[in-house]
This record gives sequence, C-alpha cells and structure tokens, in this order.
Amino acid sequence: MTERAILGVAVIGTGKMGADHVRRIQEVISGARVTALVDVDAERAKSVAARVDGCTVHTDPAAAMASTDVDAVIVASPGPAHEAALLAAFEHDLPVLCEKPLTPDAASALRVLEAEQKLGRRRVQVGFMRRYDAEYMKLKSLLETGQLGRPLMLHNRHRNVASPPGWTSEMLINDSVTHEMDVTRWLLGHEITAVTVLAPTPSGNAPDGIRDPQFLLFETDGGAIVDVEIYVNCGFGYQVQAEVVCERGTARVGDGHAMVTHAAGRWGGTIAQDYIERFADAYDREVQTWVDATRRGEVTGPSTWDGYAVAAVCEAAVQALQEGGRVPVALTERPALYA
Ligand SMILES: NC(=O)C1=CN([C@@H]2O[C@H](COP(=O)(O)OP(=O)(O)OC[C@H]3O[C@@H](n4cnc5c(N)ncnc54)[C@H](O)[C@@H]3O)[C@@H](O)[C@H]2O)C=CC1
Ligand SMILES: O=C1[C@@H](O)[C@H](O)[C@@H](O)[C@H](O)[C@H]1O
Repeated sequence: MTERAILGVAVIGTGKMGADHVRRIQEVISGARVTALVDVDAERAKSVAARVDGCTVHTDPAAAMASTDVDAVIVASPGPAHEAALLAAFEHDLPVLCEKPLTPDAASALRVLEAEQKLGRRRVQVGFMRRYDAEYMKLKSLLETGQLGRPLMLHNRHRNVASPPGWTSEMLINDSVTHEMDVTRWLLGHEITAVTVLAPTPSGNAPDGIRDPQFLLFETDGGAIVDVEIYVNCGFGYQVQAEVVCERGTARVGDGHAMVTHAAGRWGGTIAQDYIERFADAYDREVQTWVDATRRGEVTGPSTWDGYAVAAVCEAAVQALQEGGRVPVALTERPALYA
C-alpha cells in the first residue's frame, strides 16, 4: 500500500483535549494537518480554528466527515457523544482515534464493536495514552522478558489536584480509573473478572456528596490481584504510580521526580499539576503512532475490544460502589477480529 502524503484530520470536540490535539498536530508531530474542526459550541471551534490555516468549522460531525480533505478523525467530545461520532466515521469509512472512554457504558460499546465487525476490519484506536508513556512502556517490556517471574499483584495510585465542577462519585471510576483498567489488562495480559470497591469517609477536600477517595480491587483471569487508589481532590498534584509485584522482584513507575534541587536547608522536586503536563510525551507518541499507522493504511494500538472490556469493568465497578460487595464482570466472547 502506498503511504498517504499528509493526513487530513477532523477533530471533533475542541475543548481541553481536542484543542491540545490540534496544537500537537500543528506544532509537534509530522505527517498530518487539521482540515476540519467540529464542536456543538461553534464559537469554541472558531476560536481554535483561528490558530489553524485553512480548516473548515462545523457543528455537525457528519458534515465534517463528508468533506473530501478529511482522511481521518480524532474524537475528543464527551463520552456520551462518542457512539454517534464513531458510527458516522464507520459510514464514511474513516479511521478514528477516539479519546477514552470508547463509550460510557457496555451496551453502547458493544454496539460499536458490532458495527466495526460488520466493516470486517479495525477502524478505531482508543485513546488509552498510558500505553505510550515511556515509563509504562519500559515496565511492559520488563514484564515481557519474564526475568521477574509471574506478576502476582499490581498496586496503582491515581491522584488529581481537584475534580472539575459537576463530578459525581461514579466519575472517579468512569472517567479516571478507566486508565488503570486498561493498564491492568495491557500490562498483565489478563481480563478483569471481578471488582470490589471500598471508600473511606470522604476527604474534607471533596465537594459535598462525592465519595473521594475510593479503593478498588480487581481480580483477573490470570490469578492476579490489582488495587487502585483513586483520589481526585488530593490538592497537591497529579500523580500516577504503578508497582508490579512479581515472583522474583518488583518494578515501579511514576515517581517522576525529573529534577531534585537542594537549596536553603531543603531538598525536593516538583509534582505535575495535571495530565496534560504529566502525559505530554505519551499523547505526542500516541498521536504520532496513530498518524503513522493510518498513513500506512493500518490500525494499531488499543482497540474497540479494549474499549468495550473497560466499559464492562466500569459497569461492575459502579455497581460495586453503589451496592457494595464483589461484582463479577460480564464480558461477551472476544471476536476473532480482536484476537
Ligand atoms: N486521555 C486522557 O488522559 C484524557 C481524556 N479525556 C477525554 O477526552 C474527551 C474530551 O474531554 P475534555 O476535552 O476534557 O472535555 P471538554 O469539556 O473540555 O471538551 C469537550 C468539547 O466537546 C464539545 N462537544 C460536546 N458534545 C459534542 C458533540 N456531540 N459533537 C462535537 N462536540 C461536542 C463541547 O462543546 C466541548 O467543547 C472525553 O472523552 C474525556 O474522557 C479527557 C481528559 C484526559
Ligand atoms: O482521562 C483523564 C481525565 O478524564 C480524568 O478526569 C483524570 O482523572 C485522568 O487522570 C485523566 O487522564
């Protein structure tokens, strides 16, 4: 297959992530240019478009996808809008980088999975960017060598400075822990089979009514136990850490103190304040990898199956949070397309 010259990309949703992906395509990565911007808020799309030469602005994703200079799509609208955007992209036979979540629940994720199977080939890469983070990639490579033996346990910590307005207790799971669900499945190569959620008395930092922090336990079909501390109003920084405990050793990522200073009777470093800062390189690598693969006519990276599997784990986790106890994950059989 001949490589496409420069990929024309439509970005759907020009909020925090969409605008950052536009900047990345314009200024950081190679092989693509932004040819269309879509937002239900036309003024927002126009203000991002003001920084891009020669792109069209739309309020309807399907209108942008019909344009001849759109070869591929980045979906960065909120989760509930993803299914419609993905199905429209399938109709126009366009490859998609879809921000997480694939869709907000397992039933809609299954509909997307079925629609992609009808196409008979993969079209979607899901935006689980931790798979492109240098530290997580190193950890994955180490585990693959087998030198530490079999992974027994995975400990995760995921802390955000403050939750955005309008957050609910369920969003700690659906918006944030989705990443640990993907990391667990990807690092260990196991499916998550059951979830338990515990929550201490909420932090005084948390808005009224939000159960923050939470502590989740995953069981996997490979016999591993995984825990996740999610704390989205910790106040002091954005921290994402993971430690794998194996038969013959442990490996840990996310301590991330790039520079340590010693001055005036103190030593220390700084902590990133959000994901845009902490995962900047990962987002760059994710989008560059997607552009390169798309230009070769390939689809790589986290698949629709991965997005669906995470949606199914989220559903079990939300039930465990609301009702207590251990909730099994209900997963359909993995289709051959995602073998
Ligand atoms: N991979 C990661 O680390 C992160 C991923 N995300 C994901 O990125 C997506 C966007 O999140 P943010 O940028 O934080 O949200 P945001 O609220 O800043 O931006 C969303 C934009 O989409 C627009 N929009 C809403 N419905 C739309 C529709 N039907 N069609 C087109 N545009 C529509 C809104 O007007 C808004 O401008 C979400 O899926 C979110 O989960 C968000 C933060 C980090
Ligand atoms: O995906 C993300 C956000 O939506 C979510 O709200 C944050 O908690 C995560 O750390 C970030 O990566």
